[in-house]
Amino acid sequence: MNSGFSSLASSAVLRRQQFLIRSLKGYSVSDKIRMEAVKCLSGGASLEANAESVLRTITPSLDPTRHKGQAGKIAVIGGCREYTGAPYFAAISALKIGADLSHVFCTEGAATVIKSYSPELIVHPILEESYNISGVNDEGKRDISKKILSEFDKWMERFDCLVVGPGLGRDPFLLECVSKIMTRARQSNVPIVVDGDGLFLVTNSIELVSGYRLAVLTPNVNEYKRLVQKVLGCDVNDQNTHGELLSLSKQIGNVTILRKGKSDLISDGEKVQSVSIYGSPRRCGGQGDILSGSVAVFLFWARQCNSAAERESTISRTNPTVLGCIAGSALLRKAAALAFEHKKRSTLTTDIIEHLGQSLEAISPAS
Ligand SMILES: NC(=O)C1=CN([C@@H]2O[C@H](COP(=O)(O)OP(=O)(O)OC[C@H]3O[C@@H](n4cnc5c(N)ncnc54)[C@H](O)[C@@H]3O)[C@@H](O)[C@H]2O)[C@@H](O)CC1
Ligand SMILES: Nc1ncnc2c1ncn2[C@@H]1O[C@H](COP(=O)(O)OP(=O)(O)OP(=O)(O)O)[C@@H](O)[C@H]1O
Ligand SMILES: [Mg+2]
Repeated sequence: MNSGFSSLASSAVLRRQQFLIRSLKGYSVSDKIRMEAVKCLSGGASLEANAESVLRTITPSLDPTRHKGQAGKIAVIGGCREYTGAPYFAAISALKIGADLSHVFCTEGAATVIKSYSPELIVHPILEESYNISGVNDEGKRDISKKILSEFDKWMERFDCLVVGPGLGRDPFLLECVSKIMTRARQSNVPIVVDGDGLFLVTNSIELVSGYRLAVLTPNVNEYKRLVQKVLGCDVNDQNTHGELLSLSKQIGNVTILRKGKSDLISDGEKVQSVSIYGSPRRCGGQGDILSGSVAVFLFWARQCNSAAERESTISRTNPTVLGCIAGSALLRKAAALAFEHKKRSTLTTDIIEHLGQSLEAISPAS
């Protein structure tokens, strides 16, 4: 891990601030505007994150003394009758970045399909959808629900992060079981990245994540709109992007939110950081799934990094969930840019996944 980077990063920010003040001196700009500009650069409003520095700092070195599992064990909860791609994208991205083990908890029908995409994934066919248990009475459903929870419990303590939602679907019985899984994970302090249909669930049951500092929400444009409407009781206000994101996070008890878009905006209710690294003009489905799997790994690494060496650096004083989001967003965008360079209009999510390793290697070489 690189401890020198944070001080380099902060001195670069300082130099930019001084440059800005010097440039402003030449013009008749009021002190108030000048102060606002400096405040903006120093994180008062929003600050473009020094994403490469974050990536370099939190990515662990490949130490030969470490054993299998120490680089991360991730579980994706998702995969149903309609969707098998999304949980696969999230789970395989976690492995491609450097996690040691990646699990998927899904329905039985989805499990065979996901296994056939990759022998690397450990797939648990434990979830049930209503259509499959339509003849079962309420007591029978309660038994099924208990069985699902106890199957999950056998594994949960081993996970460093859960990703809840990619390709989960919106079946009410299934979502009720997943609520219980989330509650259990929260009781055990397992970090949770909530994406896709997990956000549909959480938006309607905000107490599942409210006040949980180890939760990250990664809404796309639709998911963000629904979240704002439900939590803040108003429509999205594009004139007050940063203030709105801050309020939203604060209202949910400082849960970290990564609002996906042209620039990704990240807030834990304290400040807003952005990642605007050039990505790809292709908007093929599945890029958000890569992001959620990536954030899970980086969040775990950032937490380890925080509990280890350089406590004094700016980066290690930043909320690890925020660091995980910055790193995940930056890496996805870099990989998307590389994939687009090669594939142009035919760029697909699988092409982007193939470039995750190369993109990370360019920033944090393996040796
Ligand atoms: N290859 C795959 O398997 C992929 C699966 N994906 C999964 O697809 C699911 C949906 O994600 P999207 O990004 O499309 O979600 P969005 O919420 O952006 O849109 C999904 C669709 O649901 C509709 N919708 C909105 N509110 C609804 C409500 N309250 N009830 C029912 N339908 C509603 C919208 O009109 C839209 O057509 C997620 O689980 C996601 O992970 C995507 O990740 C893309 C790739
Ligand atoms: N307009 C845009 N310009 C550039 N990059 C974008 C744009 N919109 C999204 N992205 C990038 O694509 C990533 C995925 O965002 P997107 O909004 O496609 O998520 P999603 O809808 O959840 O994806 P998925 O199809 O996996 O569910 C974001 O992290 C962001 O970096
Ligand atoms: Mg999505």
